[in-house]
Amino acid sequence: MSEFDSKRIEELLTLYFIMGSTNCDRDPVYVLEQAIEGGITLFQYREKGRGALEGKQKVKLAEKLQKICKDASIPFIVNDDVDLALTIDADGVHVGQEDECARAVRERIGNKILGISTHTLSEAHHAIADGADYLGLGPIYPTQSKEDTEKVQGTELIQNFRELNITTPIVGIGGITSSNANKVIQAGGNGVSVISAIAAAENVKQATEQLKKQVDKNVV
Ligand SMILES: Nc1nc(C(F)(F)F)ncc1COP(=O)(O)OP(=O)(O)O
Ligand SMILES: [Mg+2]
Repeated sequence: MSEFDSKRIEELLTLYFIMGSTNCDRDPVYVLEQAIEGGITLFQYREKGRGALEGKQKVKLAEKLQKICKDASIPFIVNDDVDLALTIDADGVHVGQEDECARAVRERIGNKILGISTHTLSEAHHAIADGADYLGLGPIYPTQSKEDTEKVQGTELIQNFRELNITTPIVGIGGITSSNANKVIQAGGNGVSVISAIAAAENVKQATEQLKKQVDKNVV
């Protein structure tokens, strides 16, 4: 498990922003700064998809975004790329079912934060056994931000996990906006994770504030 206890992880998951250079048509540095001003609680650097940065450019942007997060005391999570996370001493990593085996990742990262995407109860049990600090459940709603998504699950998935006594911190992901975010919390999610609802917003800070209002209204 990570250096953070479950309560702290639940708080960090409240409004979890995920972004890479391919998610925004503006400078990612500006978008992240505005999102932090708007009240995000956790950030994941996810450099994927057509035109994604690689090599030195990817490391450079990661370090720039990591510094912005550090200055704002927002933990910086790296998606998929465990080597990058270790090279820049990120606060954690997020891996899915198709990525490096979670048990091996936990070995490699020590007490950094480990997030794992899960879509079924058995995946959740394995993830917990492998040392997950939180579970990413989704896609809750249809999403444009990820091509190879699993079937849309709806908030019932979160509800089922809670009814089956999965108490691990859970964040919902996939197509979440300020109009449906509260349903994710009401179903038992500790927070919501978004890409385009913030990264593609006309006014990033305002969009973030609206999302945060929806989630704070429900966080028990
Ligand atoms: N990146 C993610 N972050 C979350 C989080 F919990 F953080 F909200 N949940 C789910 C995913 C999806 O992870 P994965 O299935 O590996 O796909 P990709 O690597 O393309 O993102
Ligand atoms: Mg992945």
